[in-house]
Amino acid sequence: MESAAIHPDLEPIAFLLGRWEGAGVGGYPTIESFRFGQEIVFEHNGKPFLRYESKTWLLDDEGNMVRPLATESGFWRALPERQLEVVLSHPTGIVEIYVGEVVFHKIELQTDVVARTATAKEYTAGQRLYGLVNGNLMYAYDMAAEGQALTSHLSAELKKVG
Ligand code: HEM
Repeated sequence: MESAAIHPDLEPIAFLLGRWEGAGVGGYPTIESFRFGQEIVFEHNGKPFLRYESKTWLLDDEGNMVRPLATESGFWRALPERQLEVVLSHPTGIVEIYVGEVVFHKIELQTDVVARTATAKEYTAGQRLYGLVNGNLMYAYDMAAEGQALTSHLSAELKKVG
């Protein structure tokens, strides 16, 4: 459905459209740090939202894929005036709603609501900063979880591959 015309409200985040691949580093005060690979796909069908899916995998020191890590999917809803609402679901029993805005090629999101199942880890808030830098998609993700205040969990850089 990529052939549909882009909804005008989507224009500020149209640069996200397509397939991105890259790598990043992760960590948290409560866990060992790690390197990961990632693939992100953003699609649209003419309506004012992007369909979003991310897959990640653990990388060893040589850059080989070891095993799958986190995956997440959802919708990036574009509103007038460059405002965004993002709904994401995680197989770890967490769903989150972000609100934020686009400033040129920079997107800032923070959680408005988080809900989790009885067995999910204690996660209470997230903050994401995405930016287009030299044609690459870079982001940083901070979270509040397991008794920690908002602290860095991930950062990555992805190249457009489709
Ligand atoms: C690129 C995406 C991500 C990757 C590669 C990733 C990777 C990891 C890894 C390897 C761990 C440590 C082992 C484990 O508990 O499985 C971890 C822990 C954790 N992650 Fe992530 N993660 C990602 C995204 C997220 C997101 C979006 C959330 C929240 C919605 C999240 C919340 C957590 C929590 C709560 C822990 C547990 C920390 C602890 O046990 O003290 N992660 N993550």
